[in-house]
Formats: sequence, C-alpha cells, structure tokens
Amino acid sequence: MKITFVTGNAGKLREVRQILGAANIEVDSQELDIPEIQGSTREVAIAKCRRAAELLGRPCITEDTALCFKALNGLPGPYIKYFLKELGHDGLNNLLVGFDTKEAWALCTFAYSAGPGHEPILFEGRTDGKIVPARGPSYFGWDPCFEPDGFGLTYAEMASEQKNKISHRGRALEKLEQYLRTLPAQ
Ligand SMILES: O=P(O)(O)OP(=O)(O)OP(=O)(O)OC[C@H]1O[C@@H](n2cnc3c(O)ncnc32)[C@H](O)[C@@H]1O
Ligand SMILES: [Mg+2]
Repeated sequence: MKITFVTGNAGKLREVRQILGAANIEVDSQELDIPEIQGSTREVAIAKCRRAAELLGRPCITEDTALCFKALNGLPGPYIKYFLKELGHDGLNNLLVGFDTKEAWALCTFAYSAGPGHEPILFEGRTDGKIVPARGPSYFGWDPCFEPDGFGLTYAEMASEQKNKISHRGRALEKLEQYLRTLPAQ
C-alpha cells in the first residue's frame, strides 16, 4: 500500500516513514503551500486536508501537531509552530513562569481524505508530559523541552524507536494504520 503525505516538515516525514514503513505502508511526500486556519485542532486539520486533496487531485494524508499547556487552557495548541519560532525553547519555558503546573500534552491529528470533495477523517493521538528546560539534541521542533510522563527523558533524549512507541504521532498512526488496512488495495 502507498499513501501520499502532504507536509513540509522533514521531522514528521521521517517519523511517519519509520512507523508506517514498519507496517509495510509506503509513504511518498508532497510539499504544498496550504494556509492554516485558526480554530480548534480538528477544524485546522480538516481544512488543511480538504485543501491538500483538492490541490493534489487524489487521496492523501496531512498531519497537525499541537503542544498544549495546562496552565494556559491548552494554548499554544495548534499555534505552537509560531510560538516556537519566535520564542525558542527558553521562551516556551518562560511562558509558564509564575504558574505552578508545567503540565502539557502533545496532540497529533492525522487527516485522511479519499480525494477532492471527500470529507477528511481524523485520527488523534495524545501524550501527556511537562515542559522542561531544553535537554538533548535540537533536531526536531520542541522535542528538547517536552518530557513525556514516566521516563525522565525528553523526547529529544529518547532513541527514535522509544519516542515512536509512546509519542502523540505513534499513537495517532496506530489508528490511521488500522483504517488504511480497511481500504481496498490502491
Ligand atoms: O507542513 P506541515 O505538516 O503543516 O508541517 P509544520 O512544520 O507546519 O507543522 P505544524 O503546522 O503541525 O506545526 C507543528 C509545530 O510543532 C513541531 N513539531 C511537530 N511534531 C513534533 C514533534 O514530534 N516533536 C517536536 N516538534 C514537533 C513542528 O516542527 C512545528 O513547529
Ligand atoms: Mg503547518
């Protein structure tokens, strides 16, 4: 089976290929410039996938990642990309100065569209943890400042297999994979 993943993010693509590749699903990628709307994570995910399928003219998947701070009622959420770009790892930590809780969760939303005009279907995965001063290599986004519960390691300090097993993306991909298996062979 083969599926097109519309994304401009090399880190996402690497992990999606690692995880779906192990399940014998081949992932090719396409970078398209799609404006991201404001709204809930589901609204953002649906609008992006709908547009991607229209531009592509065939089935595809897209993915949106949110990083949600409990003290900020779930913000930055789907806007984390811009917060990270402007504030960096230190700035994300500074947003929580003065709050008792550093609890946070990473939320991944995959969307699958069967093609133009087909309503996207969503697959979500969530991992709970906390925001910490950056530790580990800065290869991918906010990995150094997110410590998932239960391991004492940031995502950046984990081996990729370990991150994939418990990550927001890994959990969402388990659901997407099951769904893709129900589709007729393409
Ligand atoms: O083209 P798309 O797929 O939209 O890629 P993007 O980079 O614009 O991605 P998002 O809109 O979903 O924004 C999510 C932000 O969170 C970062 N990110 C996503 N998944 C991550 C992960 O597992 N670990 C660390 N950072 C991550 C990513 O680099 C972005 O800065
Ligand atoms: Mg994006």
